[in-house]
Amino acid sequence: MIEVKNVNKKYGRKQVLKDISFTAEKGEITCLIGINGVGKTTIMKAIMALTPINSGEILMDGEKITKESFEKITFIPDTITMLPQMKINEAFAFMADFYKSWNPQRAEELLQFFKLDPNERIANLSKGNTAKVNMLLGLSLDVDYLLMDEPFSGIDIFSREQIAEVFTSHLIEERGVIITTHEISDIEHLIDKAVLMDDGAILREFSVEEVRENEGKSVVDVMREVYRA
Ligand SMILES: Nc1ncnc2c1ncn2[C@@H]1O[C@H](COP(=O)(O)OP(=O)(O)OP(=O)(O)O)[C@@H](O)[C@H]1O
Repeated sequence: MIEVKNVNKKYGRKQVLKDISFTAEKGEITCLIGINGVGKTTIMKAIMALTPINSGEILMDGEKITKESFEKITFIPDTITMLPQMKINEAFAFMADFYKSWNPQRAEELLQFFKLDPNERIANLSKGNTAKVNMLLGLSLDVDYLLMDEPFSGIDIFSREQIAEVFTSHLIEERGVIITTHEISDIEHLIDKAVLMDDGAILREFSVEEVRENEGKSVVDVMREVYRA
């Protein structure tokens, strides 16, 4: 489990995370939901120890996250980090060199699943295919926790559907996944837990299934209540 406990974060004088607490379980997809600028990416970076926090703590399986934890947790940002002139197979070789947890069979499987050409250069990929390669690189690491920033943002419906299929497949398996989105409708059916954010704070954290069963409400119903209150 990832535990984010009472985290506060300032950029200069601006408080961007305000006493943030939530948990993300292994084997579940947790979704941070909120409009642009509410602090979703900052939480991801804080979990990955890529940006310092001012107070609070973040634990993975009960332990503090350090640089050594990177073999157990990975962050897939919303832009690809590979050099544009690299071919997909060169990006694979780079990842294999860099990460002990790189799983070449899984990478091959995803390449076929997404119908991508390994000889294609990153620079020449469409936006949707760039998002797929980005996701493929993260999913091909054998890690327990995956953090994905806006995996569905700005890509066409067919690519979104293909990426959504990955979320329900064995490729996610027993991992803990945290994704961010400002557009819930496409992915509502995929997520286990929703964490609603506004202006650096968490307004509500809930199990999607529990709310559906006990209150007969969808994520969007709860969002209407919370954000219009
Ligand atoms: N490096 C930085 N320096 C100063 N302010 C920053 C920095 N990074 C983010 N911010 C500010 O922190 C706030 C939260 O940004 P963040 O990127 O976490 O939001 P977000 O919810 O992920 O939004 P988006 O969906 O647009 O990425 C914003 O007001 C942003 O302007």
